[in-house]
Amino acid sequence: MAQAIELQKQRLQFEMVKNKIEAKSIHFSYQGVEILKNIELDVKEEEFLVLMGPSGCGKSTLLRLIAGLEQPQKGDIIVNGVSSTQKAPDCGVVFQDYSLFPWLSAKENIVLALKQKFKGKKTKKELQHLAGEYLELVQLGLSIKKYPGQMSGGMKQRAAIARALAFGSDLMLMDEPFGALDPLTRIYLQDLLLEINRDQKKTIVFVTHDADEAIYLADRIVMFSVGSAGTYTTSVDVPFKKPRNRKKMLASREFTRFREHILNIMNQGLIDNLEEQHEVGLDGEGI
Ligand SMILES: Nc1ncnc2c1ncn2[C@@H]1O[C@H](COP(=O)(O)OP(=O)(O)OP(=O)(O)O)[C@@H](O)[C@H]1O
Repeated sequence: MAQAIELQKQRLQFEMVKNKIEAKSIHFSYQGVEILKNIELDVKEEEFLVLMGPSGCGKSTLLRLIAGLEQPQKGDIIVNGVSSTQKAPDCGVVFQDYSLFPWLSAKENIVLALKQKFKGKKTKKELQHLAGEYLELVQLGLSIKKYPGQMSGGMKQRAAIARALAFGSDLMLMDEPFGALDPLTRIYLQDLLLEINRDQKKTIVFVTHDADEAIYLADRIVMFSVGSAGTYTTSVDVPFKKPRNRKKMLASREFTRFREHILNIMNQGLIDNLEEQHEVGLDGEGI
């Protein structure tokens, strides 16, 4: 009961907070192929929002639209009160392709982000020192001189995370950032990200296929499903108070039940989609 009241309080606090992102009636197609249809999404300031859904349903596309890297054909995306069609928002991004500059070492990649952030206010030596600290934070302190071509997928991913953190924006967009990591590094970085979300008050939009990861990190999970009328979303608040104790949470019956609930929503989306495809197939074959 006390836990439920506490959660309700947390949710009410969130509802009073301003929206950091407002995606309104978003339609987006690649070369005439519709990817997102009439998507609505609000993200509160300081919220940790996780996006889940089947491969190809448009999660990365939505992140690219929020980052201002693509423009919706219809609708608008407002970040910090400004339309992303007018100005690309200030945000740190970690995409699946690592997005590091291959001709710069790990350290030089981070220094570049720091230069953008401090705009001449720090000396070269200070920037290099700070870059080293960010790389240590993601456990790359021994690889600062390596070029992306000399790093493993997991190392590149960590360098990309360090760069996004160094950039210093209060909004982070992260597309499966921990997918290529070994389990221990993944756990370490999940906890680091939660700490950053809490202490530095960053808003985080994070894509993952891993339900345990989603539940451990998120304040709210938005699931994408693909139906005949286009992509639709289901939003679910995560009913575990933060800070969370990983071990206790994973071992609890409430966690198992909630995980099932999330997977049921995802599976229902897939089943509906398959049934619709089947009906279309039957009609087409004239049976
Ligand atoms: N540059 C592009 N040109 C044409 N089609 C694209 C392009 N990028 C993505 N797509 C298509 O858009 C759809 C959505 O892709 P997107 O990467 O957003 O999906 P996703 O949900 O992030 O998938 P995953 O979970 O596999 O990363 C897919 O059908 C993909 O093939």
